[in-house]
Amino acid sequence: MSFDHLKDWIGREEEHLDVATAAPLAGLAATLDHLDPPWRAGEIPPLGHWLYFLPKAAQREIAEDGHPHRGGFLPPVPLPRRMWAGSQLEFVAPIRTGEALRRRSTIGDVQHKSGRSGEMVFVKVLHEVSTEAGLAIREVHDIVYREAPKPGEAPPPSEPSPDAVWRRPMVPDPVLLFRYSAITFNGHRIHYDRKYCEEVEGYPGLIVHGPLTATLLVDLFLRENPGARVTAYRFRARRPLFDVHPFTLCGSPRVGGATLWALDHTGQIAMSAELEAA
Ligand SMILES: CC(C)(COP(=O)(O)OP(=O)(O)OC[C@H]1O[C@@H](n2cnc3c(N)ncnc32)[C@H](O)[C@@H]1OP(=O)(O)O)[C@@H](O)C(=O)NCCC(=O)NCCSC(=O)C[C@](C)(O)C(=O)O
Repeated sequence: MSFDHLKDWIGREEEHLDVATAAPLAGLAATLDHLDPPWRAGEIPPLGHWLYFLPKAAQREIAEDGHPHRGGFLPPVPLPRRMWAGSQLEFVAPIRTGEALRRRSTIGDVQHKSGRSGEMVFVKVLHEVSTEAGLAIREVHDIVYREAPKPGEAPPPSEPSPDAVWRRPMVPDPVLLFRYSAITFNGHRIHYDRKYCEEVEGYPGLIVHGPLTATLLVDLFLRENPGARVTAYRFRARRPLFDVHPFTLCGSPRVGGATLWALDHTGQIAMSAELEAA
């Protein structure tokens, strides 16, 4: 299978406007189990910008996986299973609640790779979120498309995990996953349609959203450091987490920030992250 034509999408751009309203933040605080979230007053918390610029595709434009059909802004990758592979973010300036927002997105790269788990295509999307005062967030989002499942497929093992100073057990029940899908208006069926997950994508349960795990890891840091200003964050999703098992959020402080990771129920690293704070 050739993927060369997908390179034509590199450089494609789109722009969206929104307003950093307070209502979705109340939903995020509730989903993260906070009565009084440890965020800086009057500002969007780190990763809170994912609650804005929600996908607007009409129902008729939705594909089998619950995302819009590919071939518009995102390239028409002919591999069926889409996942959030990771992101690298710089929080350049705060966004205050109520501010007008603009997001310019560009396809930065499209790469075919053969990994331990089979054929994959990585699409790199660069986002720049600005307020009237200028650039607020620079983000690189890595999307991975995987081939169809093979019988007996299992994720490759991770490297050993370090000792954690902070630990928080999580039960990723379907209500948590539903509430995060709802506040991010994410129609991806892998997060709520168990039959689709098992029978079409070959996974053993509903998949925990990569952005939810990334947000829970930042939340672990903020619970320990209320009001801290996060200046940069990068994470990599290494193994999927499923709703059929608990997982553990872990972290250790270091000079200038923290190292954070999520362990699945077998003790393997499912997500690893580095956070910088001022
Ligand atoms: C990503 C998978 C398939 C790689 O699978 P693998 O382990 O087989 O890969 P590998 O053999 O370790 O590496 C192969 C190549 O890929 C690269 N690579 C490897 N991993 C990454 C990464 N994360 N980010 C960027 N690059 C990566 C790696 O560097 C290497 O490149 P090289 O050949 O040039 O050396 C595997 O690690 C995996 O399954 N991770 C878990 C993904 C996951 O659970 N995501 C969250 C849930 S999906 C989601 O939230 C969806 C949402 C919100 O609805 C939505 O659609 O946006």
